[in-house]
Amino acid sequence: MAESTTFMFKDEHNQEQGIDRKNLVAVVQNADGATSIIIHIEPTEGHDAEPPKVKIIKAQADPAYPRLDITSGRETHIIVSTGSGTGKADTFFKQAVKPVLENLFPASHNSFQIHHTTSESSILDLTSNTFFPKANSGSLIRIILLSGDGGVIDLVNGLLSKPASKEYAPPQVILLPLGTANALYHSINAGTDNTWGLRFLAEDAKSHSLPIFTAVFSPGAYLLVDEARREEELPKDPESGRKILHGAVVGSWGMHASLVADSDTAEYRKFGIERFKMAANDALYPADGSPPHAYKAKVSVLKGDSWKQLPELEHMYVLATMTSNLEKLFTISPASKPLDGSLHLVRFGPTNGNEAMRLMGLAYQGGKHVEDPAVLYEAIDGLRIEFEGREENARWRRICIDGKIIRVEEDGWVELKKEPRHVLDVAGN
Ligand SMILES: Nc1ncnc2c1ncn2[C@@H]1O[C@H](COP(=O)(O)OP(=O)(O)OP(=O)(O)O)[C@@H](O)[C@H]1O
Repeated sequence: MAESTTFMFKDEHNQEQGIDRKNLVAVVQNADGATSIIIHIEPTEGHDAEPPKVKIIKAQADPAYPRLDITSGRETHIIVSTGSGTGKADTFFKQAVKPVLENLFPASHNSFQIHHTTSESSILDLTSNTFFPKANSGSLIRIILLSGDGGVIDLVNGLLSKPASKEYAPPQVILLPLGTANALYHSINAGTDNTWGLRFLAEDAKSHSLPIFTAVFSPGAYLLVDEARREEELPKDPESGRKILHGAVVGSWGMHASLVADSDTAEYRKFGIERFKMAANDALYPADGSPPHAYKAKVSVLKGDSWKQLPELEHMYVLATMTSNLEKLFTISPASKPLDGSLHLVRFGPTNGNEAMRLMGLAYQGGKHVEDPAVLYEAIDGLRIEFEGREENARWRRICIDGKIIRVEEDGWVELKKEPRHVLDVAGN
């Protein structure tokens, strides 16, 4: 029989009550054995993007739910990424995460270490100085991360910045989607979690290895930071010395990379998820009435051990992804299953603004763009883009790796491949 969608319980006045199961965070038996606590969320009606409120109700004990073990076996860290999304991580931490943790871990929550980000490099620094040494000596750690995809990527890159020992124990991450797009969270939980990840705070949440990829860049590639006002060195592979960046979501060039880059300003960020559509509009309908840019480079895909060059030398959209969704409702790769380790290519050629908008619109209809004859969609093992001097203007040589933007030189290149190493676990269904 299918499980009822309503969770029924008796409140402290012996009244029968019900809440929608999808809003249930946890049921915790109190130490007295006679009462329990029901934790659930109350979604903000009509405002999907607004973090929900948390409600905690006293109820009669339900023997079906054992008392949660009070102490966590893992050393717990909480990262509040204050600059993610529209800046709501700290409010969500205080109003939702803190009360949930106090109830789930009454004895040990005081020992959880809380870190608020203060700069773009906060998570990377924390990972290098604290998480990596612990994980590398085999300590079990749990990281509750209130951020978008950027926070995960900083963790992955920090953890891979030095060679690992045999004792290395992948930290477990609990992802609370406080960024703009939250591609990873929405792809892992595609429609199955309504609690903004809060239900995974309970100790018995399952965890899974996070599939990742590695992008290697030509020597003249630099990371653009501070709204592209500054260039920064890319991390280097500790063994080969080559410039690299690891990702878990997307590697792209062309329209996708341009609109992520152009919309990453304080001005655009205020608009939340709308910022991508606004930037797309600007890119697809240039103010001087010209058609959108035709991006020029040699593109090759890896299948098994062999690289194959695509016949076209002009493109509009070239993107490799490890996730099904780039936003909650933007299904870029409908064949990708949560954390399945697949990498898919989505590509289409130069076209006008309306046609590009039509194709992108299909992605918002459950990923129907992949059925369109204009779109090349296939499982791959790697992607290589070589400019060979075809693009004079640096603007068209911007690569996006999970939201970070890298600009390569005129004859530069990028090559990304699935990465076999297991560095991080993520909590999920
Ligand atoms: N206090 C801060 N000052 C400056 N930069 C910050 C601060 N806190 C976080 N950041 C930076 O802000 C960016 C936030 O990225 P993140 O991916 O978490 O959010 P997002 O871009 O809104 O979401 P998504 O990637 O899911 O669309 C990261 O580059 C992070 O390093």
